[in-house]
Amino acid sequence: MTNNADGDAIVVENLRVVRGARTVLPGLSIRVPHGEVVGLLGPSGGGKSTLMRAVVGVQVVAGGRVTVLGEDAGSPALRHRVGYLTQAPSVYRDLSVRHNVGYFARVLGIGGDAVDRAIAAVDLTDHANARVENLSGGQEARANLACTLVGDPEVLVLDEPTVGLDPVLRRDLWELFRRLAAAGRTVLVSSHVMDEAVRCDRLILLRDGRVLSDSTLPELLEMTGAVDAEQAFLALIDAADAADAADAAHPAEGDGLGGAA
Ligand SMILES: Nc1ncnc2c1ncn2[C@@H]1O[C@H](COP(=O)(O)OP(=O)(O)OP(=O)(O)O)[C@@H](O)[C@H]1O
Repeated sequence: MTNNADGDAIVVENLRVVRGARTVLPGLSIRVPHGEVVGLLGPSGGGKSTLMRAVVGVQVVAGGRVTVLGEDAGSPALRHRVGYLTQAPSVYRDLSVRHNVGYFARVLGIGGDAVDRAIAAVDLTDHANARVENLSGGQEARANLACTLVGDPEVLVLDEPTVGLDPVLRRDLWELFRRLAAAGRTVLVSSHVMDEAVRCDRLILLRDGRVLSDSTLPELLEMTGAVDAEQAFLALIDAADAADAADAAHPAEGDGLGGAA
């Protein structure tokens, strides 16, 4: 079900975030359509995690506005409707997978077979009673994801959910994200792995806190003449570098890409 007039599940307008002495996001605007898998890609330090933190309402922001499902990010009304997977695992390693997922279910007031369904969704049923400390790294990552899924949130914000996973597990998780979107969930997912771009409905390429492009993969390839997402992204970075260099050489001639404080 669409929750705001234009069908965007997440709307970020002119978001400005300062962390320490650094302006991480100088004034970023994006929209994430309802029911799509949107990939957030870009080099390390570009601001992907910071943007995701703002979307789930745990980031102090210096300006702009972020709304999710028509509500201000982080508002209590969104608590059960937005799931957030952080990069660092947030499971208790001395508890079993089932106890961990059950704990999150209880916090959300969820009963029934939700715990078993979340564990099955990440293919950990055979390890449901194993303590997390006895799992492999990939299994631990999936246990963490099961905790995020257990409330069946309408919006999922997943910070590098496939990092460190083998190709088969990565494929399986992307199929899960696609199924979630097909069921009307919205998935904002970050990745360093450019070949995962083909799995996304839209791609947002972020670098130095700025959106280099926001398009479908076919649009991106057509725009850049590249054969794949990685080549396209590198072409966009080169173009942005050239624009920055031109701005620096001629500071009085317009603000180009370099105008943010
Ligand atoms: N706690 C913090 N205090 C100050 N600066 C921070 C903090 N966390 C991150 N930053 C800075 O914010 C910028 C963006 O970091 P962020 O983690 O959002 O990038 P990212 O694109 O998610 O990177 P990665 O792909 O490596 O996770 C970086 O320059 C980083 O140094």
